[in-house]
Amino acid sequence: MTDDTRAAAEELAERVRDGELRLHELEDHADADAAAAARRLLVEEWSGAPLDSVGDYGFAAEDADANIENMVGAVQVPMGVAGPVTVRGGSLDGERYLPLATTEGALLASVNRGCSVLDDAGGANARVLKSGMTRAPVFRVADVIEAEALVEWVRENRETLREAAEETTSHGELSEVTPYVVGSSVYLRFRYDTKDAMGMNMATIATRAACDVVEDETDASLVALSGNLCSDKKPAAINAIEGRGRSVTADVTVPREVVEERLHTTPEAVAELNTRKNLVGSAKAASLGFNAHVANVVAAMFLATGQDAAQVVEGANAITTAEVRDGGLYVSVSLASLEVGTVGGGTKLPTQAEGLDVLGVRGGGDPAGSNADALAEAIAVGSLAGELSLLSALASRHLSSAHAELGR
Ligand SMILES: CC(C)(COP(=O)([O-])OP(=O)([O-])OC[C@H]1O[C@@H](n2cnc3c(N)ncnc32)[C@H](O)[C@@H]1OP(=O)([O-])[O-])[C@@H](O)C(=O)NCCC(=O)NCCSC(=O)C[C@@](C)(O)CC(=O)[O-]
Ligand SMILES: NC(=O)C1=CN([C@@H]2O[C@H](COP(=O)(O)OP(=O)(O)OC[C@H]3O[C@@H](n4cnc5c(N)ncnc54)[C@H](OP(=O)(O)O)[C@@H]3O)[C@@H](O)[C@H]2O)C=CC1
Repeated sequence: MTDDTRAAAEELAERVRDGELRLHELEDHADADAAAAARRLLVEEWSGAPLDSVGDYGFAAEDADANIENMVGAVQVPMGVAGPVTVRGGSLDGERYLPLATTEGALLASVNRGCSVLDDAGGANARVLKSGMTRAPVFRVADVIEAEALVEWVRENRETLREAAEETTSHGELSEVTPYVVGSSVYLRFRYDTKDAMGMNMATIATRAACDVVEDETDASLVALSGNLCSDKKPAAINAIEGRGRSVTADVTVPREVVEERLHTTPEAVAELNTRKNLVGSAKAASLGFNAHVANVVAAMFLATGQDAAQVVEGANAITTAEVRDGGLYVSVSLASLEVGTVGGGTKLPTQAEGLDVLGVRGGGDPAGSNADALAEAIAVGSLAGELSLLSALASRHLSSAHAELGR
């Protein structure tokens, strides 16, 4: 921190102590780094907690202007790489290192082992099979007669809704509007092709414009722009069934000798374990995640590439299958609702942008949407590697010893 920044921070802090400024107004009176430093001084006074590490961040605070309010600094999460791994995707083709940020020891080692096994098997396939970001406003109607009228109006006026929504964006395209009725509440689930953006801001802004038309043209009243049938940042079966963001699958067939030599187990043992754990165990638990630890890879790659961390909730909505095939081990992972972008949100922050660069997917793709598809395929392959390695560690009874050795 320069002397000028320190002096500006001390002056700002004094003005907050005097009640002249509120904590969130400091950027109006100084640059963003001085504002963050002033907040650290005040929080240190109030809490007694030193914030030297939090204040030691490696980017200009103003770069995070659109990402955070009341900034005091940055939390740093260690980042590593797994790979290289050969991805044979629809949009990502070739060898890549996968960037992962985590605090869980043994995770990188595990994904790294999985990647080397995928490569020994000739690489992993990956495809995005469905794509679309949803926003579902809830409207109030008088009764079921009005509900039916609204549903009918929506069916007959899709083009009007599309025009209104798409006026707000040069990239987004409205692909469908699905009505759901519950008594006097009507939910319209708008789905957009958001190209390389994760698209939650884009879809929200576009849906607001469409809702104005609905209110102008029908008797329905908008209660909330998000009616939870979207469904964002909550565990929800609708995302597992209908998809949200990217629905992406990765798979591989690993030869028997590779399973035995590299994973210390057999295809039969992994297939049985997958059925009893990921399928039957998850069913008994009424889990939405029929997998071992897809959340680990989704969270670590989300942090490394600037995705919205709260969307790990639906990103981990995945089913892992395993079967013995021609003596080898076929394994697949299908992530139903992986919400990712390579533009917007946290993707432009310097460290996260470098994470995207490691994969070669930063910014807008050509054609638009192909970079976000490629990122989804990379995360699916990382998840496949993680599943292969952890299932094998469980089958060979190495889970606790691995974590005792690497994770404490
Ligand atoms: C730890 C291993 C990989 C050892 O596995 P191993 O086969 O004994 O290790 P190895 O020393 O023979 O090395 C094999 C390969 O692993 C990788 N590897 C090995 N060590 C490292 C390292 N230090 N750094 C980077 N990569 C490493 C590396 O690719 C190496 O190949 P090489 O490059 O040497 O030819 C294995 O036991 C394992 O994968 N265990 C599983 C750990 C795991 O997946 N943890 C995930 C978190 S568990 C959790 O959070 C969720 C849970 C469990 O609660 C969910 C549930 O309910 O199921
Ligand atoms: N508003 C909400 O309810 C919620 C917001 N969020 C937050 O939303 C943010 C993500 O929203 P998102 O809409 O993705 O990002 P941004 O709001 O950052 O918008 C991204 C914009 O980038 C432009 N763009 C440029 N090139 C491309 C391209 N190749 N493909 C697509 N768009 C391109 C588009 O502009 P144009 O539209 O003009 O074409 C697009 O709207 C995150 O910060 C997340 O945390 C998360 C959950 C809910």
